Amino acid sequence: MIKLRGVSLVYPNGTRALDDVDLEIEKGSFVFLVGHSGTGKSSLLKLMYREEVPTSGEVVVDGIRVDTLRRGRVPRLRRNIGVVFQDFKLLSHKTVWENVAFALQVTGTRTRDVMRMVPRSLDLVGLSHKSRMFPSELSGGEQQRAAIARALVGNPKLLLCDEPTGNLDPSNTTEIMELLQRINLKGTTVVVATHNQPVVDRMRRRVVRLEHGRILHDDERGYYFRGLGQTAVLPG
Ligand SMILES: Nc1ncnc2c1ncn2[C@@H]1O[C@H](COP(=O)(O)OP(=O)(O)OP(=O)(O)O)[C@@H](O)[C@H]1O
Repeated sequence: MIKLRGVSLVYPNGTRALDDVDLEIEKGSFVFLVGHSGTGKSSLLKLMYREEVPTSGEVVVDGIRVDTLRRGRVPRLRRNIGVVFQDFKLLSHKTVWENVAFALQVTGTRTRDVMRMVPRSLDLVGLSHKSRMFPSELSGGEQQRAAIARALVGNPKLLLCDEPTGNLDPSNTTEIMELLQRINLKGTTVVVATHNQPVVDRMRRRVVRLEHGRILHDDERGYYFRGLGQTAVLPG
């Protein structure tokens, strides 16, 4: 699904965010990207949805060479990728329904299809009963569920989540992670950048740890800190 080969990213101010990264993510998998702040997790995700272009190396997503993709082709790439952020990024003047529908409308989806797809996505995240509300009328967990519904409404093959539980309390965090697991079980590839050690340790999925823009470890059923897993035995 995703293949990065020899990828480096140096920002215009000279910051080397990624340094010769090789990474493969299989279709249908669930992967955590972990590491200290500023270690390159968001930059890695941005390369996947072509928000940034690598300084060197190759980025392939679902068979598409993303690093050399012409600007005009980017919308087509993004149709296959849903992105979820820490701060939800919902439009405050639109209702939940309108926020989710908007993601389809900007890609020129026919109204008939919008009417069919939006309810299905809201149902998946359990938010059908709040579809007429505005973001300010929702809890943080509900806002993130609305953002996930928006990310998924076009049936993307890949869901990229950048610190999706960073603004949530522990119970909403658990709910959102369970939702991401369910989405993954339906076949969507899910990549989650996070600092949330308890979540990573509980879930025991693939863990890719970045440090100073390089991959330090990559474990199939990993812990946040390799070999420790001390929070796995804690309750909650
Ligand atoms: N647009 C930018 N211009 C210059 N430097 C940047 C830019 N975006 C990120 N950086 C730098 O690149 C490095 C990697 O940043 P990145 O946001 O990818 O890290 P991160 O691991 O996602 O951090 P966090 O966990 O705090 O979100 C950091 O040193 C950061 O300051």
